[in-house]
Amino acid sequence: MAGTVSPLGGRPPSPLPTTPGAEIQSDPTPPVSPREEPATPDERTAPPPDGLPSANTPVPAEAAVPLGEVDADRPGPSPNGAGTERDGDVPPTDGMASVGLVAKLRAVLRVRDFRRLWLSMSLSSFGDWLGLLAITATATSLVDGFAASNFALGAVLLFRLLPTIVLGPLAGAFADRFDRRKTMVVTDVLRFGFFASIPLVDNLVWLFVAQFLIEALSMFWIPAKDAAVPNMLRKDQLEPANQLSLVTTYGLTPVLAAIVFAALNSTGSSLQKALPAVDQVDLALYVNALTFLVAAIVIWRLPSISGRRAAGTSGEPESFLGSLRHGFSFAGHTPLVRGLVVGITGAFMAAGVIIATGQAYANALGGGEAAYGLLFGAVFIGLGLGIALGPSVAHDLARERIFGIAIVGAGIMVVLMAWTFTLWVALLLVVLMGFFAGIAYLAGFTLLGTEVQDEVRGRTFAIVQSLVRAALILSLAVVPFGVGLIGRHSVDLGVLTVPVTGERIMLLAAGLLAVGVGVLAYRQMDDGRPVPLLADVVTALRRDTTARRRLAGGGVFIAFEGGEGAGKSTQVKRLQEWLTNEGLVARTTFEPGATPSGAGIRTILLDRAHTAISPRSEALLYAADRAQHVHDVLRPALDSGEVVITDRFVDSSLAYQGAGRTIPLDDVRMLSRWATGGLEPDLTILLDLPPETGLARARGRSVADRMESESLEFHQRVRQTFRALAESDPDRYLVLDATRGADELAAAIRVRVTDLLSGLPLQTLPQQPGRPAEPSAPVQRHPHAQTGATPQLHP
Ligand SMILES: Nc1ncnc2c1ncn2[C@@H]1O[C@H](COP(=O)(O)OP(=O)(O)O)[C@@H](O)[C@H]1O
Ligand SMILES: Cc1cn([C@H]2C[C@H](O)[C@@H](COP(=O)(O)OP(=O)(O)O)O2)c(=O)[nH]c1=O
Repeated sequence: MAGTVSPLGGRPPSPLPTTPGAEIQSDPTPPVSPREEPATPDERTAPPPDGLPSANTPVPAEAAVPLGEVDADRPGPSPNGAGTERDGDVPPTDGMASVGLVAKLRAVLRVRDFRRLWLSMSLSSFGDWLGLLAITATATSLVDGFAASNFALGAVLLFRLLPTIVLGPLAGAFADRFDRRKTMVVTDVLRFGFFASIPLVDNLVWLFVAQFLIEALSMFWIPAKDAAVPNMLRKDQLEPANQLSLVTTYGLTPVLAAIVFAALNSTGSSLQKALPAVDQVDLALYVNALTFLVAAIVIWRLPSISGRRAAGTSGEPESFLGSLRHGFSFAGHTPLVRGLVVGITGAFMAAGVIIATGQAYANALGGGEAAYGLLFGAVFIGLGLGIALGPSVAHDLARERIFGIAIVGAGIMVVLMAWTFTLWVALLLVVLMGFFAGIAYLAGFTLLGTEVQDEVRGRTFAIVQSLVRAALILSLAVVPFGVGLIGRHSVDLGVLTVPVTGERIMLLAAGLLAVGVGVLAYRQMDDGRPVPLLADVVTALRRDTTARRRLAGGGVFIAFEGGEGAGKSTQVKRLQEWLTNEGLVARTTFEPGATPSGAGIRTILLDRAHTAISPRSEALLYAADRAQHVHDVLRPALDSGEVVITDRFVDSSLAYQGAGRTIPLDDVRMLSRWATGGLEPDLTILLDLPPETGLARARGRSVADRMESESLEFHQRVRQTFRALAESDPDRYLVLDATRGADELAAAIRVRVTDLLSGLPLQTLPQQPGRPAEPSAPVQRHPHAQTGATPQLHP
């Protein structure tokens, strides 16, 4: 039962605000040691608006997830010892995508200050639930009769809710203005005092007054905490932190509190004998009081909560009223925040309707109290699943999108519920509703934490909390009247009679309301996203990050691979000429040596005088060349929507350094992934040829370089590895028998590339066929080019 009241009272959810796209985005800020001055959000790189990896801002190397926090490199399935990088295109955080929830939670808990805050929060949350159980018990025990005890219960809840509406915004301004740590400590100490006073005074009026004061104090504590947490963690850690805190507050501590309360009740009589003045309810209240005292002590010892204020950078010259006004105007004028506020408020209003109609609905399903209990449990199961699994299901879908979609999803479930007459179907729908609601809740608070700057975060959280409570009160107050007013009718449709009852109409209205606010929120928050919603959702669910980049207008990346003399250079050139003739901006490039510093590396690598290069050193040199290549050429060209064709890429390292030099393939893969930031080709064309033939061709071209001079066996291993790589991911490879004639090969390549490019938004040339792009020209948008749909290609 505790759960119902929690959003109304208890320790409010106050999930830790977090990150959109936590799995994929990495904040270039290294993990902040809480002992150091934490980075402020504005110092961090803002996540890309579409939630896709920020492609145009090359991610610095140090943005890589600290190794200790990631299961380093977990290679995908690799038949024949080979394998391909999945999830490519995901910058350094690529590793993150493969990190399980548990590992992420562990990493979050490794941040000392956050761990301490979380522990003290958990303790207070436990105490709060226990206190709530005790207070409702006290309130009902202090009056006689059924009606009076119901009234007392309602009054307790009302007293918990009311102050928050009024005080919320004030408290938010307070949290943004004053030292957050001191605010939290003072409010905790005061709450300790008030909770302890309830059993001491033992009077119903005082209980209400104390409740009011406690809740008012909580209103100051929560925004301070919510606003402080994002400063303690890296951006990408905020989502798991939020998951942890929500599950603790709504999953673990209420259950624990209920068990302890029940245990206290059952041992009550013996306790009464030992301490006649203290009954079990009193004891629960004392325990609760103590948790606040402990929390105060813990928080006092966490200077990082003060954040920048402690460093003396505070002191907004604004007046208190001015800052209050600023908070409202910020929430009202920032589309993202406006969308969040509308969505969260609407969703809670709908939640209020569901709470208010729950009992009647359960009765209508014919299950009575038991059905009510089941439905109630189903909500929590759904919420838990949504919060725990949501981020991994949604993957790199922008949290701005998920938020609106999930609210609409929850609304649809409620609409369906309204016209469900079977308990088990209703239960299923309720689980699904909870699931969507959990996802929306997590995404919403995540966005508030990451997208709202530190200066106004407290106020923003406070406004949301106030509106949530107002929405709940409103629907809790209005719905019972509505249900009564509509009453119970049934509509005769000839074949069947449909019961039209107050609670069903109200549920329908709540569902429609949720769908409406979901759409509204989506519209507000989804400003100018280039990828159509459906394609976005489908590619996110399929984990197709490469398709996602292409959909976002991120160019197309084609690599040619194969042994010496396979005909790569020949085909690269021909493909580019054809694409240019077809009106597309196509760029050719190569490895090693396509950048100025790469050219130096190439000389070292291929000069036969350098015979003493060790395999590892060789691998590092190729990786260094590649990193520069990605940074200077590939990324920028792809970002401007070009078709980029490279002569050799990562597979060459896997084949030559991995198989050829017998460096473990996983090591080479990890190194390459690090160097490329996860960029991988959309298509790799493998020109497969027996090494004897290729080497003979190459020798006809020029003198053998250092690699070409390797043994035949070496080149055979190279060939086998290329083929194994292609076999392990057939969709992304075109393997061609390179003994075929050049024209034949070019034709086959054109067919496949036509298929690859169809319908993509690429840079097109004005009517100027036959003008090849300079391969090593600095990447910039072609002066007359424009991005549009791919022209009709003629393979
Ligand atoms: N399909 C083909 N059949 C026969 N010879 C070819 C073919 N394609 C290219 N060549 C010749 O083989 C040599 C190596 O070709 P090149 O494109 O430079 O290969 P790579 O870049 O793979 O080393 C060149 O002399 C080229 O003219
Ligand atoms: C890109 C790359 C190339 N190489 C080797 C393959 C080639 O022998 C050489 C590149 O020389 P290059 O002359 O560009 O090769 P090709 O003529 O076959 O196109 O470097 C590696 O060993 N590892 C790598 O990662």
